[in-house]
Amino acid sequence: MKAVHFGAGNIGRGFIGHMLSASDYEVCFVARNQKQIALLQKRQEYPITLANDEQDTTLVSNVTAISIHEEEHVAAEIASAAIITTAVGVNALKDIARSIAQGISLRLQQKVSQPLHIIACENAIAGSTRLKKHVYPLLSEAERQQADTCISFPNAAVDRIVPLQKHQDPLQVTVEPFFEWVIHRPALLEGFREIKGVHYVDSLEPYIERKMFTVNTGHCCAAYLGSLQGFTTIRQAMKDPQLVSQVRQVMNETGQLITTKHGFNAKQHQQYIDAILARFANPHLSDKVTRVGRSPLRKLSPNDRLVRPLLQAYDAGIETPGLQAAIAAALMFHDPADKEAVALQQRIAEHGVSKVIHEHMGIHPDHPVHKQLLAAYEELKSHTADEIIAT
Ligand SMILES: NC(=O)c1ccc[n+]([C@@H]2O[C@H](COP(=O)([O-])OP(=O)(O)OC[C@H]3O[C@@H](n4cnc5c(N)ncnc54)[C@H](O)[C@@H]3O)[C@@H](O)[C@H]2O)c1
Ligand SMILES: O=P(O)(O)OC[C@@H](O)[C@@H](O)[C@H](O)[C@H](O)CO
Repeated sequence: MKAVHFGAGNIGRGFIGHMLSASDYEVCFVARNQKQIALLQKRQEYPITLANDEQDTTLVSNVTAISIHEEEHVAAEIASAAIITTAVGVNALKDIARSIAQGISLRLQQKVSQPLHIIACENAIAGSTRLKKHVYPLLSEAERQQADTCISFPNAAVDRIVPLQKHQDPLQVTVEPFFEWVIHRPALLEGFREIKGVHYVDSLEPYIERKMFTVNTGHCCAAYLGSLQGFTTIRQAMKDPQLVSQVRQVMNETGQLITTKHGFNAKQHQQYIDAILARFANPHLSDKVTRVGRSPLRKLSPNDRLVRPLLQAYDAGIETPGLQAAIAAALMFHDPADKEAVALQQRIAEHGVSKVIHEHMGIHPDHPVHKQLLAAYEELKSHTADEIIAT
């Protein structure tokens, strides 16, 4: 059976491609980097190294690649695939929608009877549904009706830390040993070939919120607070006991929300938090704060890892001073190489932080949390200014 995976980046090669290949799917990456494409076509395998003491290395085999620009070829691959996965970044889903729609049209013309599953493996709530919303308008009404009977977009949660990295072998990728891939089972059609190691669940929301509001909320807090203190990697930041306790506080706040809302066991959730903090501190991984804090406008958007738990916690009567301080740090994130970080600072400079909280984060000035965030931002700013004067 064939799998077509969009994006041969860190998670694409380091997690999804590996899992699919280990379940005997032939994996075709749809990628942009010509050098990588040529190497994947030639070698049809690549090495994955685990970030553990042993540096265990395995070969991912039965893989190839094609360019996103070879439209007809991409459509033909999709027409004959059993599964399509993506790891391109949630903001890039709209850019691959046309290729997927062309593939679906061809598949329907060819009357392929096998069901097709399209799974966005991005850090986003309902990522596959978002992808479907980009793809469906590109199909005709008749195609949409046909697609409804044989094509499904199951939502998923994916967890494995894979930093940006450079190796002599451009295909090699080092990944943390931990992984979790959760897929919404009710969206699977008859004939789906299970992917080994995936956790299939009847309700995805608890799992995607647990993952994003713990791993990703905690991770970006470490990045934003760490960046303010001049740390360049998450590992360095995790050596600072005060910073670690701030990150833990944030995770405890979101933990209260997650255990109350979804009924996860509180003790087990604490163990989940401990394990995540240990993952952030993995001595065998070097993960830059700029990667983990990347795209702050996305991370500060209403449905992402900061604002969504903040407002849900407010509605549940849970206090969030730690999360508010971390959001203040996110609003102060500078990285001249990150377009969103530059745009965020420009917007704050031109319109003020209150407008950004209102118009970008979707928190109205009349909402009590708006005032709390402004206070957290001003406090962190004056604190940071004091530290600069003191040094
Ligand atoms: N790295 C991690 O630790 C991690 C873990 C879980 C989830 N994720 C999520 O996985 C997704 C990918 O993250 P990553 O860290 O692998 O990033 P990455 O930059 O390493 O990989 C993204 C890849 O997508 C490719 N791409 C982008 N637009 C494309 C297009 N139009 N056509 C074809 N290819 C395209 C890029 O060239 C790149 O190779 C993101 O949504 C991220 O949030 C990452
Ligand atoms: O990929 P982003 O930008 O949404 O978030 C950065 C990191 O927090 C993220 O990539 C984690 O490493 C990953 O989600 C762990 O599963």
